[in-house]
Amino acid sequence: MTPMVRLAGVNKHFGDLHVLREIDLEIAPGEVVVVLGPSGSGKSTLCRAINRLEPIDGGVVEIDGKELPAEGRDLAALRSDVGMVFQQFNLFAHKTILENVTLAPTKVRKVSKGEAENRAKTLLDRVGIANQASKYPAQLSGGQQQRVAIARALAMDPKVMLFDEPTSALDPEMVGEVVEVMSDLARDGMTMVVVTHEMGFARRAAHRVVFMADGEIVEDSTPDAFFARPSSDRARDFLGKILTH
Ligand SMILES: Nc1ncnc2c1ncn2[C@@H]1O[C@H](COP(=O)(O)OP(=O)(O)OP(=O)(O)O)[C@@H](O)[C@H]1O
Repeated sequence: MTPMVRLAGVNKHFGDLHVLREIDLEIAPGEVVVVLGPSGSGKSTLCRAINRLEPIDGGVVEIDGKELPAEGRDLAALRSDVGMVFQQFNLFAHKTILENVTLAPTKVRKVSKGEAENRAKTLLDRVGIANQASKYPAQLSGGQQQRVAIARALAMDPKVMLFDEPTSALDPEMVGEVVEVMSDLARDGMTMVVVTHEMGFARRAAHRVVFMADGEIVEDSTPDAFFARPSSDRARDFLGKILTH
């Protein structure tokens, strides 16, 4: 089967810092991969390398069997197969929730306004905020805004969704509602790469845990195996710190 995501020999430096070291990673369609690792280990950079938001120094990135070029029109087209949700929601402040979700499909995909609105309403319903469609981002809670950000990414009908610490900027009581939307997506068969500190999500929703340290994938296993028997000292240290935190 063609992997939905394939990274082969991916390297990235920031100056002298070798942030991604010969990363090889294949993710099957429908697989949910949680990326864990200490601060600075390269998790965000890995995520951003997958849609080439971060230029890489060498290696190959393929989405559904197609190589993402470094730049150009093909990159824009292929990148829209990859939805991304960040720690900060970055919604357009002066546009309504509905407009936030319809903007990219109408501008980039040239979908008609009516069709984009119908789809946006379905997506807003799916993330539980259909009744907020005419409001502006500032009128919503952080958790609601993050759910809009997820709906906005889904509006482009991506093949893969990347989540980079999507709950880190939220008040604790809002984390659950965002995790629930992500868990629903996982159950629906979306291919997902998720950088998160939510160990509950990792245990319940992930098919795989990838543990990074110093720009390398040190462990790649099931959540059960990883949490019960991490095989490296670095993973044991990491788990010791976060689980006693
Ligand atoms: N634009 C940049 N310029 C220079 N160095 C950078 C840049 N972005 C990241 N780095 C460095 O690269 C390393 C990896 O960063 P990255 O954000 O990928 O790690 P991370 O595992 O996601 O960390 P965290 O858990 O703290 O978010 C860090 O040492 C970071 O300081």
